[in-house]
Amino acid sequence: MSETENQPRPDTATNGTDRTDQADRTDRTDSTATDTRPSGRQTTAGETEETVHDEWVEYDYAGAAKVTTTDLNVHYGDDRAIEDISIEIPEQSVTALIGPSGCGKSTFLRCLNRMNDRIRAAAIDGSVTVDGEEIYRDGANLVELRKRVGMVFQQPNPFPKSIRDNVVYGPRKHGDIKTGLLSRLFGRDTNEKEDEIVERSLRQAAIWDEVEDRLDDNALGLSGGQQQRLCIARCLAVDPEVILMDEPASALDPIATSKIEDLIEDLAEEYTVVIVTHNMQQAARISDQTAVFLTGGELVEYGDTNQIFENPESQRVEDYITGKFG
Ligand SMILES: Nc1ncnc2c1ncn2[C@@H]1O[C@H](COP(=O)(O)OP(=O)(O)OP(=O)(O)O)[C@@H](O)[C@H]1O
Repeated sequence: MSETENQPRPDTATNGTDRTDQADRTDRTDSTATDTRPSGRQTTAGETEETVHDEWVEYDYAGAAKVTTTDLNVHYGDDRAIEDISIEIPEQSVTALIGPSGCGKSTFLRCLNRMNDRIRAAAIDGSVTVDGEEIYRDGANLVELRKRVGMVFQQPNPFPKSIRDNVVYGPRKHGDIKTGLLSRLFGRDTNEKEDEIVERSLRQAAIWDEVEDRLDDNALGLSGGQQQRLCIARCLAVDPEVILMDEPASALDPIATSKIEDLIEDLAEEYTVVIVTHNMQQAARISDQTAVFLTGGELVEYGDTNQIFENPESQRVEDYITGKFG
């Protein structure tokens, strides 16, 4: 399936409103515009009360929304994986996506930097904006998008190259570091810039002290936890704004997991982090807000993490959190 075929259908994506209008966050006073607040209450004219989800609570967060999804649906062939997801993800915070296996968490996460475009069977319908800019617009630059919205996967996946080469892979690819022969031979600035990116990224990923004297060693010689922090450094090296993490600690031991959790909390001071986790304690420990998905790809509740874990609005969420199902 081509990228164009994966584009959301403009006619259904925005309930008939123009995408550009919808992306304009200043347009809230227009009574005909779709209300994309995390409350999930769709105020488009003509919608009946029955269609309003009665389990949502108003979620007032500090700061601005970095990522907004509106009526986001994904099908794999005939099967729906996520259903009408409309939320706002605040900047410089950690948002946890939790829910039982197969409820669509990873699918939702992958929509945020169009990774689902790579899956032939995936059909995406709806809107995702980053800083108000529609990422599913025609002609969107996917390389640039994935630089802005980076991703860290469940299994650490360093390249079989040196630690240094792993970190500078992205900046070289994006042209932030010149790679021509002359630049490499005579480019003092280039070398300095490369060193600077390597040190900054590895420090930000809390692994510099462990690798500073072996930057030219193969990354595959690192422990699993170190490899994952290296992958986070690789993601940070291209200056992302949003970092998507799909169960980044599930393959790690408790000590490595704890380092990743500390790191995620630190990263949220500068970046917008969205993390899928099966570990509810982890979600409760590190996230500012939590989205609870349940079977069928339905987002049942979204709000402040303390409120979700201590006093959920939805009985189904309470049952899930207290282990009655899932
Ligand atoms: N590439 C794919 N092709 C077809 N169906 C898929 C694909 N990826 C996911 N699905 C289906 O979409 C649904 C949601 O899957 P997804 O992986 O997003 O859920 P999840 O909540 O992240 O699950 P888990 O917690 O087990 O990782 C599931 O029914 C799954 O089988």
